Amino acid sequence: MHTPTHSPDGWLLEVNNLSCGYGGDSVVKDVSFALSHGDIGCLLGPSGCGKSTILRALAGFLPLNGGEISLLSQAISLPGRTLAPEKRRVGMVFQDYALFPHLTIADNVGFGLRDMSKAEKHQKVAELLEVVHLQDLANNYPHELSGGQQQRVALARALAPEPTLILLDEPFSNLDADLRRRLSLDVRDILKTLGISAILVTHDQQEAFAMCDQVAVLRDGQIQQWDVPYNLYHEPSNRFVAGFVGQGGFVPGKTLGPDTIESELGVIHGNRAYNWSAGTLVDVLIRPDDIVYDADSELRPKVIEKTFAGTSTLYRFRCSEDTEFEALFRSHLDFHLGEHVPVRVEADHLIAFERNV
Ligand SMILES: Nc1ncnc2c1ncn2[C@@H]1O[C@H](COP(=O)(O)OP(=O)(O)OP(=O)(O)O)[C@@H](O)[C@H]1O
Repeated sequence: MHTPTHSPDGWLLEVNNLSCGYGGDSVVKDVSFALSHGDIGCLLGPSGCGKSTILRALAGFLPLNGGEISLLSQAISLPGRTLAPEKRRVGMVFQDYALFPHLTIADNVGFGLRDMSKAEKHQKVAELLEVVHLQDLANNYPHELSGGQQQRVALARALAPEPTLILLDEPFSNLDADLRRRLSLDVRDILKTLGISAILVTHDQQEAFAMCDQVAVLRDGQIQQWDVPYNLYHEPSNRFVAGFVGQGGFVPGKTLGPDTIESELGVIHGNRAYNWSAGTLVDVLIRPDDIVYDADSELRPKVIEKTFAGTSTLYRFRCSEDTEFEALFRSHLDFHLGEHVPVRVEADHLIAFERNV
């Protein structure tokens, strides 16, 4: 499952049929994915799905029960053989920054630099502090920095030994939403500028989408889909991915033809053909951006919830007990609870799953 196709330059990281866990049990089962040089990958999924466990196996902290991890075509983990963490050229950035409180920022960044003259080390640290925009704080101590600044120090420290791969374990989760968004873009820029590949662990889908080239959606220790963010959103491979990624929900429908579904929202035409016979009962994925306001529409569902969010408002509409859906409108379209609003479906990407399957 998810066996990667081969990259022309060879993969930077290959994970094949990885199984690992604790006390002999595998909480991660048969996981396969591959990352190209310079790409940022993400492990995304709900709490307890095994994201950190995979990261620990990549770092060399956890032996494998099955499968193989290769970095630059060299096997670094196999059952019974785990290359030590310090020998695999993999850097880590943790959620809690893990900086040394008694060392200056410059000394924190230079901590892992061995076999270098004092002058070389000074030069390397200065370069890295510039990359993370902290050159003016070289002589400060961690407690004098904000959370976002501390996390950039942690990144510079992980980058210092020039690792092949950086592992980022929920690196922004201690920061407020705005800083999180800015820092995730900053970190992406830094990694892209340096051409360093990374794997990010997060349960925040927006962060995954903003920062990563490829994303694995995990559930119960298994990859549900490994894909680019656009496809995860518009072409989810199963009901779990469809529900986990992005907003929206399902409305019941019945197929009229391969690309046409009838529902209480009317007849929906899509851009893809399913090979179900006419009359198959399905659930259709409706995203808030699939619904548009149309004064001429005969479909007039009732507003049952309204969440104002500044430039836009998220409405929850009800046609019947079985058919509820959400719509995102620019906030100048202002409707009140209980109002019947004319809308229609405008979904380019028709995603449906057979009912009870
Ligand atoms: N040291 C451990 N010993 C035994 N079981 C563990 C250990 N660490 C994690 N687990 C179990 O392994 C499963 C996967 O945990 P993991 O930490 O990988 O999940 P996660 O997706 O990173 O979750 P979160 O987002 O909450 O950090 C969970 O059921 C967890 O209870």
